[in-house]
Amino acid sequence: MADLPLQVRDLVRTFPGGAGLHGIDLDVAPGSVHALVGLNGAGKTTLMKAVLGMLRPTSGTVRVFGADAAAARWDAVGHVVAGAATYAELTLRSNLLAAARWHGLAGARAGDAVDRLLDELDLARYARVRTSRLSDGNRQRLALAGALVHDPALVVLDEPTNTLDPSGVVLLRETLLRRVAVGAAVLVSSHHLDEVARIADRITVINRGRVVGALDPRGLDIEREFFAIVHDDDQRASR
Ligand SMILES: Nc1ncnc2c1ncn2[C@@H]1O[C@H](COP(=O)(O)OP(=O)(O)OP(=O)(O)O)[C@@H](O)[C@H]1O
Repeated sequence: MADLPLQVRDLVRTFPGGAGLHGIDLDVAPGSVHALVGLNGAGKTTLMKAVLGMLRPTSGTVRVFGADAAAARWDAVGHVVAGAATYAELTLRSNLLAAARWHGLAGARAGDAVDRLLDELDLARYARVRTSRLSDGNRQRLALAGALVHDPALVVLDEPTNTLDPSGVVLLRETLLRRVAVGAAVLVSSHHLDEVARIADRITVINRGRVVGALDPRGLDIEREFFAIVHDDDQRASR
């Protein structure tokens, strides 16, 4: 059987004071969206950083296409976690070209990929604008474009819609679903349960650094279900 794009087993990462991750198991299959939801401080960003090799696990394993962080095919991964790495003085297009080259695209392939992403995320009109002058939402669109420009097989996005306007939310949804339809795997976190339910195949609830339940994306009242799961877990913890 082919290696999963992402497999996390018994992942522990503790911070002084006891916060962090306390034994997370998680899979992301090809051609699917796996969403993480949880309250502020639940551990979503920490999990994504550990998945991407930005944080060393205290124990447990992360496998990206079957390999650990040292050997993983990072050129097949695109991410926006903990802010975008952009050059403030470069234009939006130059930044996107830099992201394409950094991900291994060269020459005309890089230029074509950049133009496609400018179109997909409706950024062409800002292509010549210096990045320091972009609005927060357009800077986020640039970050997302940079994460997707090389058509990664695994996409990891931490709260990607936070600064997006409604049209950005729709464009991101469409571009992710197009990629998923041709086999990409997506791990995404969000506080917007309705939005998550529109794109996710699986929704995992994280609380206090643990997986505490799952939501059915087709469920009728996933908000109520979410709060019930979190409340039950908090009750258990306080006993
Ligand atoms: N470098 C650090 N040192 C100490 N504690 C940390 C550190 N990074 C995160 N934490 C703690 O780990 C817990 C999980 O934080 P994390 O940022 O992963 O949560 P989150 O689910 O992404 O929250 P949010 O929805 O607010 O973005 C929190 O209690 C946080 O304070």
